[in-house]
Amino acid sequence: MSTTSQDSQSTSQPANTSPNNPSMSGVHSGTADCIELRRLHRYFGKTHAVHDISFSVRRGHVFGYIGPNGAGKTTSMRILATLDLPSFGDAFVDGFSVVNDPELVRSRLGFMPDSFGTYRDVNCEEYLDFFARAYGLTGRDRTRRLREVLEFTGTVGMKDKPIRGLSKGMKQRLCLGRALVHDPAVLILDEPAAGLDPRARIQLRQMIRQLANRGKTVLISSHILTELAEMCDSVGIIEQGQLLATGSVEDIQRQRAQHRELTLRVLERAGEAGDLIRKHLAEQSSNPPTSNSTPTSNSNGASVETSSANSGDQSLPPASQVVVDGELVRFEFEGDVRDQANLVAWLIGQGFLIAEVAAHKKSLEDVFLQVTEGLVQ
Ligand SMILES: Nc1ncnc2c1ncn2[C@@H]1O[C@H](COP(=O)(O)OP(=O)(O)OP(=O)(O)O)[C@@H](O)[C@H]1O
Repeated sequence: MSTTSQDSQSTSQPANTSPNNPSMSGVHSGTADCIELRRLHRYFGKTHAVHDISFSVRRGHVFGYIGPNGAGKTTSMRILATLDLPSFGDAFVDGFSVVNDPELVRSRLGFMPDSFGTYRDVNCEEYLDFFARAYGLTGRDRTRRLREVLEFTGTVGMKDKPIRGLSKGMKQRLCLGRALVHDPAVLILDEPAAGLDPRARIQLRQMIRQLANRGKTVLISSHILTELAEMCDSVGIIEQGQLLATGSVEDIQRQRAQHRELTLRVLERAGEAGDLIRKHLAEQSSNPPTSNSTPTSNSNGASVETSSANSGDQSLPPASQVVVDGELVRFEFEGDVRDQANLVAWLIGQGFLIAEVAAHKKSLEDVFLQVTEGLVQ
């Protein structure tokens, strides 16, 4: 059975027997973190597929693992699933080391690989039953568990169907069922939404959130970033084997974002506020602005004014493209959240009544594109 086999075929460096990582030194059952990667490395010849990756996932959280093709996601997930060994470092599932306690890890982990094995001549129930038996479920417990899994994954109606007759979406459901059959604490899902239609993707997302609400810890990779953003508590962005950023999307945004888009609602004299922002930042600039104030129209057809200004000033960040639209003053500037607060405080100090401040939130796609460079090894 694939979930319990060690794959040593491509281990080109000595596998880590982890003498410095005794099995019980990691996170433990009952503690907050349920998955931990600790300084994980994996070489394939000269390819450093996983390069010193460390992160942890709290119990009951969904962690999105994102990165371009060949970034090292599947490799690290396979190590967590005990299908491969790290060259150095260790990983822990529910407190147990993948290096020293693979059997205990397997009993606590369900893995959904990115491709489905070939089991053409068995039907869905037989398939699940096989894995339930392999995990040691017997008698009524096994029957009850099979029913629960078939119901949860919406596969009751296809339990007698041969696997060869299943559509892609049905196979994905069955594969999730297989990962769940022994009621593991941790789920590792490698691109589970690949090839699914929109309805099936929504259903899968709901199932994953339900599982997390029931206390399962989920590590999921996907290239569909909008979906990950909706279901994940935190994400890790990986490229060329290295973890470039980790945390909630907002955290990563906060750490990385230097380019901000702000909208202020100024109750009176919004035009003046816009002019002041523009002029002040232009005056402060060490590079004189091009002072090209140009009237344009916004998407509603309202008359707006835009101009560009750059600032080398340290106390206020450079702003560009100031747009005044009724009470709203919109502009972009380079700076962090503190710069944003300073700018607003300065305007209030100038006597403007600022009723609202809205900062445009970057999407996970924006963050991903900002953090990664599209490098492939
Ligand atoms: N068995 C192997 N033998 C040799 N190289 C491998 C092996 N498995 C993975 N690699 C290499 O390791 C690197 C990481 O691959 P991995 O499959 O982990 O990437 P990924 O992030 O899952 O990519 P994708 O999004 O395309 O699935 C790649 O350069 C890949 O070619």
